[in-house]
Amino acid sequence: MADHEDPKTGKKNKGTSKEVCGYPLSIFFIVVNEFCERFSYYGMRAVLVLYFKYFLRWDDDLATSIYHTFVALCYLTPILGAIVADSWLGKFKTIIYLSIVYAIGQVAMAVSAIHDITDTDRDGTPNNMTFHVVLSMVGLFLIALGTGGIKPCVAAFGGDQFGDHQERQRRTFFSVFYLCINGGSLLSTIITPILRAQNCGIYSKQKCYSLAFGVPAALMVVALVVFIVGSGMYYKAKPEGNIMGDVCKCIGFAISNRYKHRSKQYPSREHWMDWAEDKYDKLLIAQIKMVLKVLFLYIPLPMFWTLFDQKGSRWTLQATTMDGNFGAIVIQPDQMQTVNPILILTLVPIMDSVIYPLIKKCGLNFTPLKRMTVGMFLAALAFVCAAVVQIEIDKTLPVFPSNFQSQLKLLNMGNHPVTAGLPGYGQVTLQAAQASEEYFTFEEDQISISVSGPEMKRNISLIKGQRQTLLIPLTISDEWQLTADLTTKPEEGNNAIRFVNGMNKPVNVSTSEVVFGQIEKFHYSNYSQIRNGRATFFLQSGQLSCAFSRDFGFGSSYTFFIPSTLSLGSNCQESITGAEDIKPNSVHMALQVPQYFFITAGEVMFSVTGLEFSYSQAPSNMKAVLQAGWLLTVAIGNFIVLIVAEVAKLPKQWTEYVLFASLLLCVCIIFSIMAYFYTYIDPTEIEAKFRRNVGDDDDDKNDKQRKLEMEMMKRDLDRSDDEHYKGKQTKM
Ligand SMILES: CC(C)C[C@H](N)C(=O)N1CCC[C@H]1C(=O)O
Repeated sequence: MADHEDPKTGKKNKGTSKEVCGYPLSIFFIVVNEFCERFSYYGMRAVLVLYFKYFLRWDDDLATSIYHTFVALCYLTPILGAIVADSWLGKFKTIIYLSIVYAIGQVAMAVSAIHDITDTDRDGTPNNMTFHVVLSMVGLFLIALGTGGIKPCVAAFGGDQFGDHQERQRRTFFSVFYLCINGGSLLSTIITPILRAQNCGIYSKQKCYSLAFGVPAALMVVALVVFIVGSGMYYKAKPEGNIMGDVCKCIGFAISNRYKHRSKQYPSREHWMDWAEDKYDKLLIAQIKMVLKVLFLYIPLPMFWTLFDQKGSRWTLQATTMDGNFGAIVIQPDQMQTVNPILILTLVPIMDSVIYPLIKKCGLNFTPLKRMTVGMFLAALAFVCAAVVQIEIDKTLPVFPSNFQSQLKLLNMGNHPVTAGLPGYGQVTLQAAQASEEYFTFEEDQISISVSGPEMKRNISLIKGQRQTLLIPLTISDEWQLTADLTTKPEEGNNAIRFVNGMNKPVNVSTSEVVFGQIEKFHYSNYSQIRNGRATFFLQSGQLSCAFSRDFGFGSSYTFFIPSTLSLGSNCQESITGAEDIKPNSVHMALQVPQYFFITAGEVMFSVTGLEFSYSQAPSNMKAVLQAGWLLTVAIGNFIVLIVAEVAKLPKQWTEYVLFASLLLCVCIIFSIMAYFYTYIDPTEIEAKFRRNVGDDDDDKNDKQRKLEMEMMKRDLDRSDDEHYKGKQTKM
């Protein structure tokens, strides 16, 4: 590609690369690069917590805090990348160098996950964990530096490829760019967990984390190679020296100069940055004003990401209390998150080709800031939907005892019916091997239970805030036992299962995945977690060996009772009864679709538009810096989730959703007011005017005329006017 020089600006012209359907060909390499890079990033992230937990053997707290620190770092490092790009290396070189750092980081992660490296005794577990921890931490640091560092540069570099006459194409580019982000992340979050589930190893076979990290590493190398292949076609804007250093010095000078001239005798200036005019170039001051105006507008934006980020946390937890059975397929709670990239892939084209043109046809000027405001509103609406779903879920949740109550269930281990007298509940009759359907609630510390058939009477000590099951024994001489039952729903939508052995001899119980172990006579096992679907239990006691199967939904708890009558040749399928201690989730996961729809529609309006807005409103020499500013709003949003959730601590989850929706609604109103006063600018036009003026200066232009023109340009930047958006200044 031959770069043409603009005679007025003295800058290389963009948009002169070979074109396909009006788009610069170079764009193809950039979007493929983004697709591969996002595959690499989100794929690695999908298995990271599991790697910490099961490979490095960290506890949940350490695993989640290191995970969140890593994610936060990934959205903080863009500042670094942007400064390097805009002030020193330029975007092209920054992307190349940081991609190399990134790929090295991914390779380090893949190598750190090869257990054979330090598995000297070949038992399948690493013997030098420090090696794996250090290597993976170095890897993660390099990845955070790489992914964060290149992110603002790639988006801005893509925008740079378009000429001023290609504004529509540039807007489409940012939509396609977003599609690539989500296409890459969708594919990788499906593929890498499958790779992780494989067994691999040289001496012993273990879960294949090295493959799950290795494929993202390979994709990052592909991203780098694709980007380099396109090298000859790119428009590469040259950095204009240490721009960030100049910006800081200029702002510092403006502040100190303003302070020095604070006395009333000095005439005030239109903008506080104008106090830098005594020393700094007017063009630089104008550019700083552009950046500050946009950054000021960004202040309320992190709130959007605060809500958005809860998809991965609160909403996934909500899904664990729902039923994921969709008939032909069963969706796991964490898989619901993939609805977001799937919806992005459908909504972005619909918005671009149907909704926005329709709005335009209706004569409405749906400017970027209006879109972003609507996007925020939709995200707030998504949280209202989440609150409604939560209220529905709460109705179906078991009523666990408060701190002043205790709950008791009865299980008749005998072969004959018994009638138990319970204070406040009268007589309760239980058939042989039957449990009471519900828990009985008491406020007393101790109750007296009388059982007839055989006659027995006992004082039972209850524990406040606890659920227990009383195992009514076969005979008077046998011990009465109280179990400790669950007082919360099982985690992650799993089912908590335990066994009570009513036989006079020990029994071993297991499934193909879970071992309940040996259960002594008249005793009970611990709870084990069983995933949804059909599970087959194998029972073995001396000569006796049998199996039975049950279907499980999500989030239930059962106590299976092995009756004393079970013997060689018994049919376990019929003989073993189960007491439903916690009902399976009954609110369907499909009810989460509206909230996912609204948050994703909001994201398309907010985030895709925000990306393009950050580019179009940035001065030419600070495009990457403003992209980094945009990404910083994502990072801050992440932190706010942690703070608000910690501080608010609301008793009911739905109230927390309503709180977040209300907060975003308030922020949305503030943003719309700020946006109303924002004046869209065309940085190229303003910069060209300033540059022209400098040229005119050289031609000894009339000083008065020059001053007048400068004043008009300054006013362009400082004032709001009513012109239409598109190249010219316009209000929200
Ligand atoms: C969380 C999804 C996989 C990706 C999301 N829809 C998205 O595109 N982004 C979330 C933060 C900004 C943006 C990204 O650049 O990844």
